[in-house]
Amino acid sequence: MKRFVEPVAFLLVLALAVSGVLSSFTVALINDIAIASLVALGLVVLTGVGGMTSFGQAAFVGLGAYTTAVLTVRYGLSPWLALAASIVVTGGCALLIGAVTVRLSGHYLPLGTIAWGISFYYLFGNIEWLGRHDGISGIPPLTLGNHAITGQKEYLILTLGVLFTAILLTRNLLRGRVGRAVRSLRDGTHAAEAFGVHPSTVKLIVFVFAAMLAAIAGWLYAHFQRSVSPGPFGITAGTEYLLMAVLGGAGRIYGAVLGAALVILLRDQLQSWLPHLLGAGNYETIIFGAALVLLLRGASDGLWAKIAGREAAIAFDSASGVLTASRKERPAKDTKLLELRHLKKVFGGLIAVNDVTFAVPAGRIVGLIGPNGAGKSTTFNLATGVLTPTSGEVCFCDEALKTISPQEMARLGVGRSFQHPEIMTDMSVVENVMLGAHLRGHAGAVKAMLGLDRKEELVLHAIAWRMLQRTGLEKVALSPAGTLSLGQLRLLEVARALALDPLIVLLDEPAAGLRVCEKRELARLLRELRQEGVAVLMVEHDMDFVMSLADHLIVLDFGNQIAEGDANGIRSNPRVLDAYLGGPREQFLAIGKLPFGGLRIRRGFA
Ligand SMILES: Nc1ncnc2c1ncn2[C@@H]1O[C@H](COP(=O)(O)OP(=O)(O)OP(=O)(O)O)[C@@H](O)[C@H]1O
Repeated sequence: MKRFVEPVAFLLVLALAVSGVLSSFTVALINDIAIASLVALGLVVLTGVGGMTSFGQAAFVGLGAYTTAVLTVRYGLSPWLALAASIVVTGGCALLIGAVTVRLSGHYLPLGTIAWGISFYYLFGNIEWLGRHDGISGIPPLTLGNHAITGQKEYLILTLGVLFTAILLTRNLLRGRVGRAVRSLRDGTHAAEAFGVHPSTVKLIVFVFAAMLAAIAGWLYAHFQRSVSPGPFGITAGTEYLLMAVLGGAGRIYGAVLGAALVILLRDQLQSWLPHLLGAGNYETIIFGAALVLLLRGASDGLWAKIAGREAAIAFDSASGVLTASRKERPAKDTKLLELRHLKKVFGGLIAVNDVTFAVPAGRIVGLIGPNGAGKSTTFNLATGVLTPTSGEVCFCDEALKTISPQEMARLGVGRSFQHPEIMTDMSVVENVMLGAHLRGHAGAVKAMLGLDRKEELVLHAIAWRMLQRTGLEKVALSPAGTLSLGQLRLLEVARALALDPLIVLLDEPAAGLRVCEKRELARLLRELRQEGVAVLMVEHDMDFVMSLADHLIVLDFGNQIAEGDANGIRSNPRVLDAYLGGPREQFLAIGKLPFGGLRIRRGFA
């Protein structure tokens, strides 16, 4: 039923517009809104979803408009062929500009977009060939056969049709594999990278996508107005487009349409009233600028969230789909999977990890323990490619890795969890786990936009569902991940790591925050994984938990590997006792307070 709402709404607006009920002024206004909605839609994806604030989107509208103006006026090309050229030229420029821009972070990113927004404005205004500040006029109307689309109402059918199609494509893109990767970047890049996402690549994809939507808007604008000049493509227009996206609801598709409608209607009203109050001048620009700053500070969710509420979890046709995903071949038990050889990491003057050497074999659980600050997390980060070793090697299946990055480790089959859960709070629990299966899918942005990824998405969904069942989280599968307790978040991280189909999982304090029954379930799951041939490397501060599970323990202290062996050996190792307790074992035996009962710690367990 829900799927018919949009086409029906689209047809209603269309029928209303062409019926003669609306004045030609109103029809022209709706045309403007539809064209601006296209640009705002791109910004919804770029800014709202991808977290890249852009003030320069009007420049891409200009590129699209000028490309079609030059090709149709100067070279007599068909406007329809010029549409393809506008998209390609703008997309190409976006690719070049984006390659630099998307790597900027913090306030440098919006500053960068302002810089190229201004540059393009002056470029349009200074090139003789583009008509300088007078621009290009005499742009031909769009034609269908011999019929020229010159009527406002006819044009509206086209703009609404284009907008409707763009909405469908954008929705498809966002709900697919690439869209999920983009959405996952809102809460930081660590988790996404650990599951094979290349943040700058997916950011570049949405940057180019948003620019292409702007180019189509520019093309529609040029053939609607029949002339172009630099004015509508400057930084003022860029700020207005951004305001539309933020006001309507950055991140929400219909927020773009709502925002565009509100800003254009408001501008229309302000332009009629303000000159009476303040005299001639573009005072609405000041009001829009102030509104944008206030919105960015106080109500960045926008109005659509207030009207439509929280975004529903993406629904799938079946709760579990068909689990047909292929799995990696499991190496024989005790095959050395991950091996650290003489790893050293120096931070400034501090040696955080010094000559650490151990291996994690298939079908074994290895515990990495040590007091606070011993170097466990640093070792984890070295093993997963987050940090680069100062010296030493990380090997996988006996081969020293030349380049190690989180994405490469994920590709090899290393799944991980984080000491502080790195969860996408706005995404549903099941979508968080689907991110773990990112590398098990292949569909790119174009396939997703055209809806050709549904089969694959069902498989990824089925994988995620299975992992939620394994971790006992299927009841909260559709809840936003931000509503889970700490214990559930830890289990969610385990489920996400398993969705990768890992040969080895690295778990950083998986039992912290879990209740006794949850710990028991987790222990059962880890034993099951060991049985299946998966290797587990676990940092854990719950000594009972880790000692009861680990086949082998490595103990670090001040970055040095001070002991290794089985639980019994470690429990009675004097160097370990000394590291934890700061004194000879006998001293503590005498008062009955041994470290692994959880009492008296020198620097705390972790
Ligand atoms: N990025 C960094 N820059 C500088 N020093 C760091 C950095 N990361 C870790 N350290 C230092 O390296 C040492 C080892 O830290 P690490 O976090 O690896 O220990 P840990 O055993 O995981 O401790 P905890 O159990 O408290 O998490 C500490 O002294 C820490 O302050």
